[in-house]
Amino acid sequence: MTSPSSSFALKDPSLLRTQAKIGAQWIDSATRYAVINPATGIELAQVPNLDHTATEEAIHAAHTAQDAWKQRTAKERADLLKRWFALLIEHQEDLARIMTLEQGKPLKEARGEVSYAASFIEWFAEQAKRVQGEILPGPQADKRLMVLQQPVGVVAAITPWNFPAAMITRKAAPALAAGCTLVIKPAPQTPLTALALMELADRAGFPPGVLNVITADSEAAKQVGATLCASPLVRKLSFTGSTSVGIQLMEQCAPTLKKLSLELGGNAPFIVFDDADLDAAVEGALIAKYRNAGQTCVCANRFYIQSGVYEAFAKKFATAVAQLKVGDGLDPETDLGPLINQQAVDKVNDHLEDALAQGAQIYNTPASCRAPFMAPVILTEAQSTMRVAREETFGPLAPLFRFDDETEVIALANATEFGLAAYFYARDLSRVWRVAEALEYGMVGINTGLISNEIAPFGGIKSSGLGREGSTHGIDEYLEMKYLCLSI
Ligand SMILES: NC(=O)C1=CN([C@@H]2O[C@H](COP(=O)(O)OP(=O)(O)OC[C@H]3O[C@@H](n4cnc5c(N)ncnc54)[C@H](OP(=O)(O)O)[C@@H]3O)[C@@H](O)[C@H]2O)C=CC1
Ligand SMILES: O=C(O)CCCC(=O)O
Repeated sequence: MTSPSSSFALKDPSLLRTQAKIGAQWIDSATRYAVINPATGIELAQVPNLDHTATEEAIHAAHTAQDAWKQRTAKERADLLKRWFALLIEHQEDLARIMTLEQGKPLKEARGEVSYAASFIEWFAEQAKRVQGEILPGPQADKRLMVLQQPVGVVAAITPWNFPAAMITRKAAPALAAGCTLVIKPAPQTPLTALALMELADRAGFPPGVLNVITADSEAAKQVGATLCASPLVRKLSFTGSTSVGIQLMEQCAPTLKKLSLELGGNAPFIVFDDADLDAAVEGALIAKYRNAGQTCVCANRFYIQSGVYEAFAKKFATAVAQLKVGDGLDPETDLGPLINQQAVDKVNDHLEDALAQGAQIYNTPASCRAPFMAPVILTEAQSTMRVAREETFGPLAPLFRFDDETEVIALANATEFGLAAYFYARDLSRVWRVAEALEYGMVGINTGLISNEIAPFGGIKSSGLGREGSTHGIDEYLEMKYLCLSI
């Protein structure tokens, strides 16, 4: 019989950790749950199914480690982050394989995610040394006013399955740089990437307790989340996931009044104006729609195409989409892996059926696929009453809405509770400025379908969340200001 690690075919099999991490210990539990490869339905490994007690232990480990960690100089913290960054890059291929096996995304995308994840570690290693206080002019001659920036304390990070590495490092790297310790709860579907990152953090030399990981299945995850939110020792929660769970966690954090970063759902419009470069728009649409098989909070959800180019865009888009290959992410030819599970497939199918019942038409010829694989479907004549217009589909369904003028499309694009990402293609410079300013979104891609990087502030407004990740602002989410008033 083959061992779990041999079926992963890793260059360094010791990256496959199947225990959780609390303090210095890799820990087990009496109950474990299975991690499943969504492409095959085959069990990959089992990890501990931890509960309230283990979560409390992890919080205590992080709390115990907090003081010594914040006393380290910024340079010492930065040096450890740089070592962690180098180890991610060194083990990029193995990390990508683990990710593809448990998450499903194509290996080429998984490699890209590892380098994206690593970029946050490198960026915040640099930013650690640039946290600065202030000296203010005093109101009286004998007063000296200063502002210190101090770490907020123990951080809880609850991360989703769609970016198993990058959503951890986008939270952990700024927290560590600021001098915070963490308890991380990865998504139940993708713990192995998280644990491999912890193995590399150990190798980098992070002290025990600075990074802790609690694994739990979907049932236990609620208890783990509730414990993290209720603990007075946890001073900050950073969550990426759906708006409904974000609201629930915010409510659970209210009694202990925690600092919050919430990166929640989106409903991104992708607008193509008559004056757009259509080939570029199609290229951008492929990236904005099909990254991670459409399972990204910044994925284009609604395509608004101006009447003059509607047919031409649909035709070019369908031609490009026909080239996309759906399959197992380990196959180098694959462009779209499976969706994460049957519920995800059901949600996309519900949106499709609702749209068809309301008059939309399937424009392309989707290949037939066995769930959880899904072929891309392009819909024409989509209408704003359809669920695809109002809800995040999170899958490879692309509804094309028709519009006539700029004012109309801005109103349509903004007619949502969400405000994460928006995209538009246009050439007229005045229009570019008008539309960019009018879109009620935290991020706007102009003549591009890819906006994510470590340098830019990632985050949304309205029901898409609170706070920003990455960029020079990302570290502020893990710092508290302390004002000092000195009388001399
Ligand atoms: N913004 C984003 O990046 C994401 C958005 N979504 C959106 O959410 C929809 C549903 O996907 P789903 O995976 O269910 O997303 P959820 O928001 O439900 O879950 C995100 C993560 O939070 C965990 N979680 C859920 N409830 C709690 C809780 N009470 N305490 C602690 N952790 C909790 C989940 O674990 P568990 O699986 O055990 O519930 C998962 O790991 C998608 O179709 C998409 O629209 C989903 C993922 C990421
Ligand atoms: O919330 C998500 O879907 C993950 C972030 C995607 C990105 O960073 O581009």
